[in-house]
Amino acid sequence: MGPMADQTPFTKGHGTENDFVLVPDLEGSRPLTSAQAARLADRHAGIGGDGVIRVVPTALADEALVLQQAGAARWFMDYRNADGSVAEMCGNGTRVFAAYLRREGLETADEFAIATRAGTKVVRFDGPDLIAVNLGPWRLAQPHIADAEGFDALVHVEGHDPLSALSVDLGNPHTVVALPESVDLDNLDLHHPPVVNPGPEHGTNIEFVRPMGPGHVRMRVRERGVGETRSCGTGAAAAAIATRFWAGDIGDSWTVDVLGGRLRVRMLPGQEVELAGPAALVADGTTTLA
Ligand SMILES: N[C@@H](CCC[C@H](N)C(=O)O)C(=O)O
Repeated sequence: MGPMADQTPFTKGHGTENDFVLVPDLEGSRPLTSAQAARLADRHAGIGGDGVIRVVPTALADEALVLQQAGAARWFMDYRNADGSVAEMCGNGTRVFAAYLRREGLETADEFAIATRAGTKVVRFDGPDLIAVNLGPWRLAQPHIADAEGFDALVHVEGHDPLSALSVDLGNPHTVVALPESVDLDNLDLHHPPVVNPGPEHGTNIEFVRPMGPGHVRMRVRERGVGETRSCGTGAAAAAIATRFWAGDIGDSWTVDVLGGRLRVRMLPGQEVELAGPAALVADGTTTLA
């Protein structure tokens, strides 16, 4: 690399330790390749993160479904997983993205909309580092094949009998496993990718959930395109939605404990769901994009 190599600014942030590299592209002129995103997210050769977020004006996005949102949301969260793959949505990402937009003065209100590949989401500042996002509508992904107990898939994790699960769509795909008492959540080995059957064509995020009491669950998550992460916002919402469904649609306020902290999930009218929790921006710098 020569001395004139282009320096790209970045910010590192996280929401309950789901961490992201944010890269501003305010002119919409520097789309990231998958390889560049993967390199930025690399914890050894790059900055390191579960995902990479390009900050781009919605009106300058090059995807039709995003451009349509330009009247409603000024900024587009262009999200990539750590392996460089494109994802439709990231719940913690929206909250960290909102913190970044406010810090940079790109948005100044306590409530504003952002564009994502899963539609426009409204974020709200409930405190300096407590940010809520309306994740919008959710749906059960394959209700036509759900059995009487509310399961529609089996998840195969090495060393365990097949685990019953429910598929939930939050704009991105989730498969929520109801962990039997006999399986210890903390000792579950998630190094190898579990096999989900039937699973969505383009993969899924898998949440392993242990109920802790009314409206309270603990979960671990293996994210599509990443591996195990310390939190997943859409995953926390999916975990609350599935657990509530299994309990007979009881309770609208949920606490979801993840390895990186605590998230709040609230069921909203119209089958929408809100996610809330802390978001932090922890470092700024420049890097080179090969
Ligand atoms: N961590 C995110 C989800 C990121 C995308 C996911 N890995 C996918 O591929 O769908 C969250 O907080 O929701």
